[in-house]
Amino acid sequence: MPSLILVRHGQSQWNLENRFTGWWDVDLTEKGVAEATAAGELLAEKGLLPTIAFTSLQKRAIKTLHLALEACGRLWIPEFKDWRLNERHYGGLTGLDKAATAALHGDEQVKIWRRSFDIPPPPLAAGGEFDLAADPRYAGIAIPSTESLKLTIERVLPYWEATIRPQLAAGQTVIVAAHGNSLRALVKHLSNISDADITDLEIPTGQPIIYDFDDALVPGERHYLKDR
Ligand SMILES: O=C(O)[C@@H](CO)OP(=O)(O)O
Repeated sequence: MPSLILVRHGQSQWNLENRFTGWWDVDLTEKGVAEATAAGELLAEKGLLPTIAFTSLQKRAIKTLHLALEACGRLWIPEFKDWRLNERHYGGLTGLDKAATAALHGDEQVKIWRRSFDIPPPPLAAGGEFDLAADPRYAGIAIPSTESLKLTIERVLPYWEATIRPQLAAGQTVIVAAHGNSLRALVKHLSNISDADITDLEIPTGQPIIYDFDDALVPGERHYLKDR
């Protein structure tokens, strides 16, 4: 039975500082490193060893993947990086303090920006500190100026269908190391969660989520590996 392992990166520096992050390339904290290593140790303990890996172009996810794979003896497996697994782009909120933004605009507005299905945050102005236009990793990519979850789904799901799902069909044990909202996009699809209910779904850092697929490639219930 093919299995899919989803793991959100360990705690990042801006998770710790409570800042809107999105596509900004923030590193893991010490706690994040420990979470990523523990995720890999759990994979080893439960005997669920990935055979192929997918991650984003962002170091907090890439490092989480590598730390987890190292901890379960699987650093050698093939891995693929793609911007489509990046965090949702936080637009003009990138870099701002979440609590200060709530104090300025109100909790309700910030909740809409963070968790509404289809209302994107204000766009990032071109040419500012957080503009990634000159970043070579995004050469040739139409970098969004902001993304809602809906827009994030529109780039995650085609990648899932064309690139990740066929590996499960081929019987691989797939690990995807990604981000809170790119993983919410995948979980919404795989667990058939409505646009309204997805608002309440939070993905914890460094905690492997498992789907087992049947022969017709229908996913079973999602569960945390720690509970298995
Ligand atoms: O800042 C971000 O990019 C994300 C994930 O850390 O935050 P949020 O919980 O608001 O989606």
